[in-house]
Amino acid sequence: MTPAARLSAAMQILDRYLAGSPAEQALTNWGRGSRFAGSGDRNAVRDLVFDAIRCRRSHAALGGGETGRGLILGGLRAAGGDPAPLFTGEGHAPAPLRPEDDGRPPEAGAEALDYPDWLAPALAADLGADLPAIMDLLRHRAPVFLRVNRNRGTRDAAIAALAADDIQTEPHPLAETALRVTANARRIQASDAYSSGLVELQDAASQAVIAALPLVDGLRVLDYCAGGGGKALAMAAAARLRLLAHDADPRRMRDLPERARRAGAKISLLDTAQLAGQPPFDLVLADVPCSGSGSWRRAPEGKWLLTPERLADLCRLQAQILRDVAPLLRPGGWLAYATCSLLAQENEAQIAAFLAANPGWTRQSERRLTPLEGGDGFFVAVLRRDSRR
Ligand SMILES: C[S@@+](CC[C@H](N)C(=O)[O-])C[C@H]1O[C@@H](n2cnc3c(N)ncnc32)[C@H](O)[C@@H]1O
Repeated sequence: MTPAARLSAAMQILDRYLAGSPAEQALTNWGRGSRFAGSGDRNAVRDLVFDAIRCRRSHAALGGGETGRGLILGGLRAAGGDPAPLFTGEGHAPAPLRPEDDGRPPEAGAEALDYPDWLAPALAADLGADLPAIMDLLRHRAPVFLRVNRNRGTRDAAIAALAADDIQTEPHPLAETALRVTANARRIQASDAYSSGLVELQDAASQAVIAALPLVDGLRVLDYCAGGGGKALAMAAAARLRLLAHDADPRRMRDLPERARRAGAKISLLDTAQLAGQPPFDLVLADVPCSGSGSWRRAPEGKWLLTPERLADLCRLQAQILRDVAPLLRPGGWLAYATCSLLAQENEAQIAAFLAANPGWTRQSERRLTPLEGGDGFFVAVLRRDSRR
């Protein structure tokens, strides 16, 4: 495909996305109907689509409207390029520029930095002077991070194994297990280091969350919101645990047995009925559903799907999960609460409310990570149940 034909394809996919289709589905449908597109074309079109969603407001302003065409035009203008030589209408190129394609500079603030107006007061209160820098990072592609699986080898061994497949990495200060990929990230899943379980894809801040937990050999641990199991696998590599995983939607854990096998980890899956008869746990991790505001650069559709009502529902669910999880711990046990949110109402405020309502608990640690530290935005609090209760 020519560069101009890739732009046309991205516009078509973005129009479907703007009409309500999830971006992945629109990309898949386009891919099925475009057998002529090679892997380079598919990757390039995908990047154009997700860059446009990350910068939806500012690119729409620069491109003359919130349409596939407007978003792509705005992206070209934001990068300092002249769209005219690509917009020729020849072959599969987009139609030539028209007066209505004229854009305007985005307004400073939420439009220029691509976040919803209704969230501006909360983000300003919670992020203070860091707000513009954090929002700007969230409108760019995320770095690729790997977690070294210490059950399979050392960090140096992982760096060398990846280099043998021409994948360049460097250690990252957020976690001792974290490697930032500096070249050839697209080769990871085909590499020996990945297929042998020596490395796993995981954000560096997500790894820092696990490093904040008091994990020692022998603990009986429950990952209560295990999902695909990213954090369960990281816990399994941090100490020799008796590790169980649960999710309200067990289908979310479908890949976990295979991922655990690759990693050399033993993780037992529990459905909600099985949870009821369990003896108390030493540690429970509740990596709760949240706004995802810390990982908008990885999952940018979430930025525009979030509404005040949805955020209020999430906060209610988070408080409910804290209430549900607390009785699962033994006296003296640890409850770890984590989100990938930057919003205090999902983080510090949830912990404060739980502690106010539950005098038998104390806060052992609390940490908020923002993209300024290199990884996604995350929050983790570790609470301890009074040993006499
Ligand atoms: C943030 S995701 C977990 C991500 C996962 N821990 C990881 O690191 O890959 C939150 C998960 O919580 C699950 N969930 C939602 N409501 C729940 C509930 N009431 N009890 C347990 N899990 C719940 C969702 O199905 C979802 O998989």
